[in-house]
Amino acid sequence: MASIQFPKDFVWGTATASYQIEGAYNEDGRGMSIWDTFSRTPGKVVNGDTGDIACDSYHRYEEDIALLKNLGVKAYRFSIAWPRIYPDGDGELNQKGLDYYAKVIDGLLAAGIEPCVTLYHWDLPQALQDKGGWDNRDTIRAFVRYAETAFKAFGGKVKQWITFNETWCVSFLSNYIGAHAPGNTDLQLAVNVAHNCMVAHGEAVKAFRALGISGEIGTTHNLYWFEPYTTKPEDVAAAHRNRAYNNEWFMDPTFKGQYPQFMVDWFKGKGVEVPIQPGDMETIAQPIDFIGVNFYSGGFGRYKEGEGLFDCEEVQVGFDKTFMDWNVYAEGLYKVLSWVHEEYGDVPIYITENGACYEDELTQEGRVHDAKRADYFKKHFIQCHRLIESGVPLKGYFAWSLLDNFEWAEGYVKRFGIVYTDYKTLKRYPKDSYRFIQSVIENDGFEA
Ligand SMILES: N#[N+]C[C@@H]1[C@@H](O)[C@H](O)[C@@H](O)[C@@H]2O[C@H]12
Repeated sequence: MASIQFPKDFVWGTATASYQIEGAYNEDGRGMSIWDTFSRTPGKVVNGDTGDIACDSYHRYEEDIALLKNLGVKAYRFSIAWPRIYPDGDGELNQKGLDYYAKVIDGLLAAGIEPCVTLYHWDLPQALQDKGGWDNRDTIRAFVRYAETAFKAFGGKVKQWITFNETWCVSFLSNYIGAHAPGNTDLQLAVNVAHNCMVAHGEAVKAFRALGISGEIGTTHNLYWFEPYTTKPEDVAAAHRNRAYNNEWFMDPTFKGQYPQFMVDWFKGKGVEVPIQPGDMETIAQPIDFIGVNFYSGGFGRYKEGEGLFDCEEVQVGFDKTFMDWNVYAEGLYKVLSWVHEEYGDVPIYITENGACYEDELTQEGRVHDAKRADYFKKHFIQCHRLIESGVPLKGYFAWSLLDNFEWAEGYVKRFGIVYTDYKTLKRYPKDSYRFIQSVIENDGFEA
């Protein structure tokens, strides 16, 4: 009996995303996305890498499904590329796009693996960006049309739907910080995008309900656990603003139908207002069946006037770091999901992403001894077990990622996979972390 024992019905999975693994960027009618444009823009992606080929999963999805089956997962989270379904984002349907995902879904089901589909994992059709992208409210209508097409095509086979992946990244990272596509640096624009994406989420949930599609629907937010370095009121307030930027700004509208007022006031002080239209907040707060949480890291901060967007500076307290220079703060997972449960009630939670980037080396024998990554997973699994034992409705965990893949602005330098991708040969090599997770799944736990 393992000392860390998970419920038999705990859903173990892994996660990927279309632009990061598929390649085949111009095959079978796929249209251009904002990431095709962004990755072709000099200086935006390390080494000028693009997702043109990536892991070539478009052609190798059967290999990937075999890896998933061998791993023993119950579910696989992947995203549908909107530009494969509607190459111009709206307009004419591309049947070959639907046909491809039908093959993936049928292959997963034949392997006894539940498909968990993310509708939007950042690859907005470029043609919609040319008309303002998520700053244009008509993109909401186009998204719902695309979502309805997916629901009708795969409803019944797909039992778990995620509307958006990490709306904070879609909005602030991509339109204020500017590190991701389309690379804008405008705070009002980012707030507009965040709001419109959440309205689009709510409208898609309404469409899902109206169609009477079986299964569950939710959304995924990337939550960050950031604590005050001291109990000084100014440090507590500064750390809370920095945490709420990722957390409450998205979770409060989703579950409470309102933005956190202290953050609305803070943004107002920066000359930024939320473009709420009548009915928007009710739409955003459509009841959902689960919340997906992507968790990677956390930290500590204190007040520093003029520092960043929230007068808050991070304090280094000695955490181990990953190759992304992110703190390894496994207890932050326990704290943030305990907060979700306390703040938003008994909504079922899935960790839809968790994982770590480390420098990996493929040996002559085709092995990757990624002990640090296996240890990262072990530390976070222990916190998952703590959460379940403490009554938090944690239902499943998806490791990021099945494969090393296109790591957005970091290109292919940064590896998060539990399977090593040789980008020259496109061969896949399960890492030691894959074998660790395989054992955890097989034994419903492990010796801590
Ligand atoms: N960076 N990083 C790794 C990982 C990224 O590859 C995913 O696409 C995102 O959902 C989320 O940011 C996390």
